[in-house]
Amino acid sequence: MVSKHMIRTLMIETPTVPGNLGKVATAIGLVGADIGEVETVKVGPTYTMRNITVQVETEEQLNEIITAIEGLEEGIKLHTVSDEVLSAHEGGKIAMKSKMPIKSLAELRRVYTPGVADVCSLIEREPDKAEIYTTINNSVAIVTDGTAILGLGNIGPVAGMPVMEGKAALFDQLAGISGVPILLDTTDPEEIIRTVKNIAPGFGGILLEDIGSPHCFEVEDCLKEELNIPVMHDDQHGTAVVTLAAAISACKSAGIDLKEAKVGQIGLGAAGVAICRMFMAYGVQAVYGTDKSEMAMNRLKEYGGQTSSNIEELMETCDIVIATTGVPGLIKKEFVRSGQVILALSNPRPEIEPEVALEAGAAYAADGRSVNNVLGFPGIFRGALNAKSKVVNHEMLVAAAEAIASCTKHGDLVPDPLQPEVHEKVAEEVERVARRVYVGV
Ligand SMILES: NC(=O)c1ccc[n+]([C@@H]2O[C@H](COP(=O)([O-])OP(=O)(O)OC[C@H]3O[C@@H](n4cnc5c(N)ncnc54)[C@H](O)[C@@H]3O)[C@@H](O)[C@H]2O)c1
Ligand SMILES: O=C(O)C[C@H](O)C(=O)O
Ligand SMILES: [Mg+2]
Repeated sequence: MVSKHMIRTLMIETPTVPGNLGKVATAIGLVGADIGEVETVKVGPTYTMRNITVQVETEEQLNEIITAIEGLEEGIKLHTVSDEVLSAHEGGKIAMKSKMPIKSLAELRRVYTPGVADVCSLIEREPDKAEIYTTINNSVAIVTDGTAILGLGNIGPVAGMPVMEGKAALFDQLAGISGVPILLDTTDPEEIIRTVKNIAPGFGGILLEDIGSPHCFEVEDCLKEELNIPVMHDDQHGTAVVTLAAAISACKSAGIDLKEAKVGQIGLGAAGVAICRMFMAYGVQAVYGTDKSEMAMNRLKEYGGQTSSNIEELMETCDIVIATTGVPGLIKKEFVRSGQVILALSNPRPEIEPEVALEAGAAYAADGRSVNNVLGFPGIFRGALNAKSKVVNHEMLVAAAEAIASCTKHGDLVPDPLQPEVHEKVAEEVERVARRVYVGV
């Protein structure tokens, strides 16, 4: 089975005769598509109108469904086919809103000029007061140069904006943080660093997102060094946190010691190198990486990692295999060994579908939709901001991974990302560790 990432909604009328909905469902199923939600829109005297959401792999498969439904006689009619994903993006997904009503001149003078001048002067005299009287401390810049948008590659920052808006929406809903997308019209590391440093006064933290390797390493290292607010490249450390959490949970369910397991990483870009570093620092003895780029392999060696010469060798020898190459279908079914844990994390399509890996004998398998850094970044920043931490460090990341694992049900690899308690737990643990290390509480 392959992942079906095209989602369309079909409005279908069926005469109110038992079995008609079943005929529609069978027609969709026979084409190999999945049915999502079924919503009854209208019940007429002799007919029912429903919106049926289908998940398909290609345009051709969608056309096959349309032909199959149009071929059903007995008064079954397909009225419209709509793209709800596209509709959900109309006008964008986020907005900057005022928290204050400004309905009278008195309110205007309080919120804006002349009243605001006193607040400005206060902050000028006592800069720490900005924490109380501005939104700076609860705002995080989501910065991209568009060079590694999901697994779509270097498609530019504007094409990457829907991802950045998505991250901002998640920051708001899962952690109460104002995420502000910042699109950079440069891919030059020095210019990125300079620009981020220049905008940093307006933010309590910086989330670097979908900045490609190798320049992402230099950009992050330098910003961490030079800024005194938390900086984290999500594709590196957010991903490493969630991957470690999934591995902890898989090993717990399988009754094996993660530190004794052999871990293999395919793809040593931003995500892959950070995952290797995280597992090594966590105490896993045998971490192997492979990449088609010699430079990427050398980078892992510089960090103290070991390399495998190719994917086949790595699959042959490792108990836990993680892939972040951006290449769908890269892991062949025949490479999978019985009892392996396979985390094929590339979005929007994985290196191997979890169902295929499980059929081939894997004990646990997941893709990048479930093992996703959405489980990490909101709570990590909430915790760091609450603790007034100046950094996001390894101890805080491990605390986040362990928090996610502690919220995972036995037999699952990760929890439901929409469960508020998961993000609360991550934030709590990150804050606790940040305070212990930096504030001495
Ligand atoms: N699930 C998640 O939360 C999550 C988070 C971050 C990234 N990702 C996914 O991981 C993928 C990579 O992201 P990234 O930011 O690390 O990108 P990147 O460009 O920094 O790294 C990709 C690496 O894969 C290597 N590679 C490509 N094809 C290969 C092949 N055939 N064999 C071996 N190596 C190969 C490249 O040389 C490169 O080093 C993307 O698809 C992204 O969606 C998922
Ligand atoms: O945004 C995601 O879905 C995860 C991740 O940041 C990615 O780049 O794939
Ligand atoms: Mg990303």
